[in-house]
Amino acid sequence: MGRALLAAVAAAPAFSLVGGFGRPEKVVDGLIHVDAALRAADVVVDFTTGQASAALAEKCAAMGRPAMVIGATGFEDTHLARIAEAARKIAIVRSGNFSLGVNMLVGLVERAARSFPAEVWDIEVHEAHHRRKIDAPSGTALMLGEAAASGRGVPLAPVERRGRDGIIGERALGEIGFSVLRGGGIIGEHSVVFAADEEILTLSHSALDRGMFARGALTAARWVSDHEPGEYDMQDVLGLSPISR
Ligand SMILES: NC(=O)C1=CN([C@@H]2O[C@H](COP(=O)(O)OP(=O)(O)OC[C@H]3O[C@@H](n4cnc5c(N)ncnc54)[C@H](OP(=O)(O)O)[C@@H]3O)[C@@H](O)[C@H]2O)C=CC1
Ligand SMILES: O=C(O)C1=N[C@H](C(=O)O)C[C@H](O)C1
Repeated sequence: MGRALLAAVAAAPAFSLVGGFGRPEKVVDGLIHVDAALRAADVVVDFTTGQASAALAEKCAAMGRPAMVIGATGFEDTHLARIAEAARKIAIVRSGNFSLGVNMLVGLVERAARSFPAEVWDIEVHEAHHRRKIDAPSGTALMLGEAAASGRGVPLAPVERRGRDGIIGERALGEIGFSVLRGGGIIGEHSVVFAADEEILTLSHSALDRGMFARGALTAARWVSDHEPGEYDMQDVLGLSPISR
């Protein structure tokens, strides 16, 4: 994503790159120190890991700048709490997926889950990604699971089912299942399956180019640069209102 972002910034005259950085312990030609980059920037775009994003958000909050766009996935609850705290001081857009299509899909999934009774329709989320991805389920799959749970008017945690193996018994009524494939260079495939006894509805999205995520992150960067402190998502940036809101 770092390379995709560099290309997107180079192609967008409204932006100028003031610096890029990776791990502080790694010195690489062309990368500058994190503090210098943060002082010079209006917005920092972060595609690292949940742990690294939380630490960076705290650093920006302590400095009082810059605004943030967080695209990383694989968060623990403590990371999310630290980001929420940082968002009291700086504006942060965080999304597991910056594509327009996925953010549209979130609304469609919520709507279908709201309309289809849990007694009749089972919901399963499936995702497939490249072999280098380190977190599972993907941030997008979790967004879609949240949307399905929200449509059903329940929190996701008590109904989610992450993986199945062995003699596990019949499917529990109302559970939302997740399944994961890893292989090759798959950029990102997501499906939400609504399965009844007599019909199946599948809502799906395929990512064809990482540049699309980078351009979406720049849309978020422009939006967040003139917003008040707070935590926002791509639905806010795109003006898409999930039905439950
Ligand atoms: N929201 C969205 O639309 C999208 C989100 N993503 C998410 O973005 C993240 C990155 O994906 P991708 O670019 O494919 O992954 P990569 O592993 O290629 O890139 C992650 C980068 O973050 C660096 N990094 C890791 N830890 C730290 C740290 N503590 N401080 C500074 N830098 C650090 C890594 O450095 P090193 O190589 O030294 O480990 C690496 O350069 C993932 O969480 C992925 O799920 C990806 C695509 C779209
Ligand atoms: O790691 C990736 O590559 C991707 N990660 C994001 C996720 O976890 O949902 C978004 C996209 O699917 C690509």
